[in-house]
Amino acid sequence: MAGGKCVALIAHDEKKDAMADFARRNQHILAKFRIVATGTTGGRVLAVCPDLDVTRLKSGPLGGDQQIGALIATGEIDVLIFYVDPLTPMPHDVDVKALMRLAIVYDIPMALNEATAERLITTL
Ligand SMILES: O=C(CO)COP(=O)(O)O
Repeated sequence: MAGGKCVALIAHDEKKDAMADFARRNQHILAKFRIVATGTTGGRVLAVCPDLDVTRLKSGPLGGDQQIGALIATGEIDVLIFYVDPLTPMPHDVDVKALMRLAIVYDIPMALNEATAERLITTL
């Protein structure tokens, strides 16, 4: 992937409205970075912020979380903002866990809820 810092954005279905709102409110900050996102999340972000540099990967259940994990392992992600839904069982729960694990292994700043995301984005 090309140079510049990269922010990964992911949101589970119940959190996608909140993620779209977060991106809209913070687009002046996000505009300074390349963004990678899982497929559906990226589509939602682009719908409200069409000028952002968003690369859409696979949808989460189809491998998107694993793709972002791989990008973390190769040093291409600087920040992970992941709006997790803790109340809905998901078929790709193991992928979600693996992604979080790699973010910890590589010590990537990682926000897993809105309160942390709002604070983390102000540090970028
Ligand atoms: O399921 C996801 C993360 O685990 C998100 O994937 P989508 O953005 O494609 O819905």
